[in-house]
This record gives sequence, C-alpha cells and structure tokens, in this order.
Amino acid sequence: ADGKTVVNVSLDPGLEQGAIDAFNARVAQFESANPSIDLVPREYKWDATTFTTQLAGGTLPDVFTVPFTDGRGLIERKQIADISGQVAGLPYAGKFNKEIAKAGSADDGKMWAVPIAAHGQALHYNRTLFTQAGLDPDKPPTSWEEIRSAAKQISEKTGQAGFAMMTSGNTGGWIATTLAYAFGGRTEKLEGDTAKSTVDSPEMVKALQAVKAMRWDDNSMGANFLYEWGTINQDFAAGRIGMYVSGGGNYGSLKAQNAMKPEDYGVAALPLTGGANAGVLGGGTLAAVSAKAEEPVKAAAVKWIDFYYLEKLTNKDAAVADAKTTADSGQAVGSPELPVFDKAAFDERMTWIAQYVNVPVKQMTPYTDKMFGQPLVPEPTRSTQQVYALLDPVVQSVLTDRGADIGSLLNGVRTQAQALLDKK
Ligand SMILES: OC[C@H]1O[C@H](O[C@H]2O[C@H](CO)[C@@H](O)[C@H](O)[C@H]2O)[C@H](O)[C@@H](O)[C@@H]1O
Repeated sequence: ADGKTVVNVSLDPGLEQGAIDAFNARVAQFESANPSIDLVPREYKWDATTFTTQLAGGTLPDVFTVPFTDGRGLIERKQIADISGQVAGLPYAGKFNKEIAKAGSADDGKMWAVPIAAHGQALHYNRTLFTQAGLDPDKPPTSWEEIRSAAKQISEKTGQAGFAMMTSGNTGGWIATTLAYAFGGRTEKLEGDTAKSTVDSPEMVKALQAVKAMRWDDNSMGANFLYEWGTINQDFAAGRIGMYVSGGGNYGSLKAQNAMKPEDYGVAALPLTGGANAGVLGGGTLAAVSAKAEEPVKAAAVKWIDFYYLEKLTNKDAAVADAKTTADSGQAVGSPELPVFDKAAFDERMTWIAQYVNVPVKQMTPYTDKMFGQPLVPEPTRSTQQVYALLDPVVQSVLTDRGADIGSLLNGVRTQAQALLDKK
C-alpha cells in the first residue's frame, strides 16, 4: 500500500470494544512513528488444535505468538523466520532472564522468537461465589484439602461449579501437569540426551485422584467437562465457576475478552503439597515472525514486537504510553505476570506505571504476596504439547467415567509418551 511495508499483526479474538480501542490506539501510535509501515491487525490466538494447520497452510499473521513449549521445535525445523539479527540490535537483547531466553533461542544462543510474557500457574477464584457460599473471600484455600472443601461448599450453596478444570485442546494435559508438579511430581526425567516419561508418577496419580474425589464423591465440578483456555475463562467471568487453575496473569484477558467484573475476582497462590519437589508450573509466550516474511517485513515486524510487547517493560516513556492508553480504554493495567527480564526491571516498571494500575490489587495479594517466593518449575521440555494431548483423554475420563482407572490410563499414556520422547 503506497509503497509501505505491510505487516499483519495479531489481535486477540473476541475482545471487548475497550480492548480493541486500546490496540488500535497503539497501532496508530506506531504507524505515526513509522510512516513507512502499514500494520494490518488480524485476529489470532495460538491454539494447539489449529496452529499446525495454520503453520502448514501459511495462514498465520506475519507476527504471531506461541507458548514457550513451541519455540525450540519451530526454530529447529526453521518454521519461523530467523529474526535473530534484528533482535540482537534491541537495547535489552542481552538482558532477558537466561532460562526464559532459552525458550526462544536456537542451540547457538541466537534468539529467533522473543519472550514477551511469563506466568506461574495460580488458583483463580470468584469472591462473590465464595461470599454466597459462606466462605471468606480474603482467605482462599491454601491446601488441596481446603480447595476440596471450598469447592463442595460452593457447589452445594450456590449451585455453581466449585472447582472446574480444562480438558481439551491439550489444556487437560497442561493442567494435569500443573497439578502433578504441585503434588511434587514431574512428567519427564532428563538423563543426558535421553528423556524418560514419568507421566504416571505417584504424584500425578494422587493429583488426579483429588480431582476424581471432587467430581464423583462431592459432585462439586459442575457439568462442563470440555473446557479449554478460552471457554473456562468465559464461564469463570460469567460467575459459573468458583475456582480454576490457569496462568497467574490471566486477569488482563478475563477483562479484555470476558468483561470480568473486578469485584468478583480473586487469585491465590497454587497450594503446593508433597514436599520439597513440589513446584509451580511456569510458562510464557513468545512472539515470532512468519517464515514467509521478506527482509523488510521481518525488520518492521521486529519493530512492532519491540514497540507493542517489550519496550514498555524497559523504557519509562514507553511504559507510561502503553499503560495510559490501556487504562484510558478501560482495560487492565497491572495484572500479576512474571518478569521476562530481571526482578529489578520489573519493580522499576511498576513504579513508572503505578498511577495507571487499575486492577483489584488488594484482591490479588493472596497470589502476589507469594508469587516470587514459590518454586517456579518450567514446563516439560520434550514433545510437550504432544504429551499434553495424550493426557487430555485421561482427564476427560476422570471427569466423565466414575470407574476410570487412573493408574492404568496413565500407564498407557506413558508408553505413548515414551515413544515420542525416544524420537528426539
Ligand atoms: O493451551 C494450553 C497452553 O496454554 C498456555 O497459554 C495460555 O495460558 C497462558 C496463561 O494463562 C496465557 O498467557 C496464554 O495467552 C494462553 O494461550 C501455556 O503457556 C501453554 O504452554 C499451554 O500448553
């Protein structure tokens, strides 16, 4: 268009008008600072069930996001553009948290996909349902026994699901893995170059037994057993779910996509049990550029990644511009994400944007008071999403079949998971 470099950029689907306005305002600010670039927003959200087809069909936007789990594979197979040259020129290129940087880097350390967000898993809860059930919303559960009893009380007193769980599009595996970590287990054991699947660990069994007890002994998990990330957010924001597990920074999406009422919202640290090995599963998001992108598009795409996702984390003027635009559109500023750089940069940014923070900060303290003290453990590294996919039907069986034999289901998954791990 008019000799401009056209770049398709990702816009989350199903946004509230305020969130669309905030995005469009940032696009206009970018285009005014970069008159030779024309940004074209395209609705896109990474989804395990559609991503592979979009990638193979070449239908992804020029700039798109993927979870940390997908970065290394996409780089190894050269299915995303090598933007490492442009990324190396960014002022903060060498400052990423080393562990987080690995998710988007090739074996030689060159960064092809840029970490833009990180999270630890957390327990989201509906304060209004807690109150209606006679529970104290300022004292959310701190153990799995308390989650179970709160879930039972919520479902008995309010008729809503006390505790709900994602089960489809790999999210069942993601959350099952989160619970296994919280119970002290892991789903893979790395030994040098080889990996052993431990999806059937005693801790995974215990975690799924806890879920089974809520479902079948207490009937406290509602009636929808086919949730994924977007639909569980939707039902939670609509007041149909008392508690669920997902990334700690979710409030921003809940507000932008599901018009979450701030007064309903609470988030707490995920209870850990099972001793020293228990951990909080951590993950995050990478921004990548289509392998089809020509050099000028690649250069413009990295400028957008810098402007929209990252500059605001390290540069005061950019942080303020982003926070002001977002807050002016009625969208969330200050959701508890984890740093992609270091804690000092994170804390400094919070001071820059303090006047724009509009999330219910006090209601988040059961999580924020603990989020830097909990042991954060990265997601499994080998065939991660494929193993999650294998676990989905196990979680679904636990929730739909009273007689589901957790041990034997997991044993079957271990054999298939091991075959995947052996391929690498
Ligand atoms: O589909 C399961 C996958 O989802 C994760 O990402 C999603 O949750 C994040 C935390 O709430 C959120 O920030 C992101 O936008 C969502 O797409 C996760 O990172 C994946 O590894 C996981 O398998």
